[in-house]
Amino acid sequence: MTLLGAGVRRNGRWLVRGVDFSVRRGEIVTLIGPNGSGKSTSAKMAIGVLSPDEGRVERQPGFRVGYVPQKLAVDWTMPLTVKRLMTLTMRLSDKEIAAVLDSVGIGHLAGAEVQHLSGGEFQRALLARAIARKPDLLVLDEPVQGVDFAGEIALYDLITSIRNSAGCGILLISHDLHVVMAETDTVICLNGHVCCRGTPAAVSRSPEYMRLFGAAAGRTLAVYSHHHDHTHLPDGRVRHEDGTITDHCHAGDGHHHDHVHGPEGHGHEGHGHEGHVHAHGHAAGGNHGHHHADNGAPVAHAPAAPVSGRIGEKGDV
Ligand SMILES: Nc1ncnc2c1ncn2[C@@H]1O[C@H](COP(=O)(O)OP(=O)(O)OP(=O)(O)O)[C@@H](O)[C@H]1O
Repeated sequence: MTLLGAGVRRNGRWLVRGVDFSVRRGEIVTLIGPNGSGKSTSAKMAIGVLSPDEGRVERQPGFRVGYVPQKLAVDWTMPLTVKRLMTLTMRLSDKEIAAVLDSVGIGHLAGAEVQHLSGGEFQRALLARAIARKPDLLVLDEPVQGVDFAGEIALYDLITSIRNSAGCGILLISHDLHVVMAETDTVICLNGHVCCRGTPAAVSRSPEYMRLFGAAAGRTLAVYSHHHDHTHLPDGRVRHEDGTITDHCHAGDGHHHDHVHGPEGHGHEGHGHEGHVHAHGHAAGGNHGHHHADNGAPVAHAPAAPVSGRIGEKGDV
């Protein structure tokens, strides 16, 4: 699955623009970015529920998607068992249901009512529903919501084992700007456009992190941090690191790693989190620079000028 310069426009405003990335078989890609930065919108283009208004999405014929949405439109006043949840939108035999629930560690909860599940059990039930479709691409919109820290680690472990056993591509949306799975191959930071991308930091090597959360957390989670040197205010103006506010980005913004490209510097209409930057490939590749995040992770920065080219390679799902 590959997004090429994909953008969605609503009510005269680009929600996201110039989004380029691909997810290959067995690859874990994590989208991060502030609220409203277009993570869900980009994921919806990837799975085909939203069509791009510009650019395109390429998928192989017969491509199947499993999707765990951020919110589920279910009437929670109605009693609903886990087993019934599994068959709301797909036909599965009892044996298939038992097998897929077992595979996510909740085989014993088939008869339980969904509204009584813990946060972690509920996420597992949703995961089971998504993987029952035998997807080529599994898209998980905030898989650890409502889950405590130990539960997060267990869920990330489960996601990794699904990737390893099913071999599907996995697109994760992390609404926590700073934490991504260590197994993530590529982190894509959105801010209305691709801000930057790269491998997650090796937090497992950070003694502070280990001390804080324990060695198990260090093996599973990584802090991917980078620094935005200016912020786009809701009224379209720009607040810089030194606290000054200007109508536009400074000339030269966008040529170092810790930066969010804005619309003003690139001649796009509108205000806020609009912008249009293409970035290609993994950390070290492509036409753009190769920098390091605060914690030493390689980060490829989106180039200031749009570049074109094909991302998709053999092995895409
Ligand atoms: N159908 C729509 N019509 C108009 N605006 C929309 C529509 N869907 C989303 N938006 C807007 O598009 C922007 C991006 O939304 P999106 O849900 O993709 O962000 P997100 O990065 O997933 O955010 P969050 O972390 O808050 O979930 C937001 O400003 C949102 O209000």
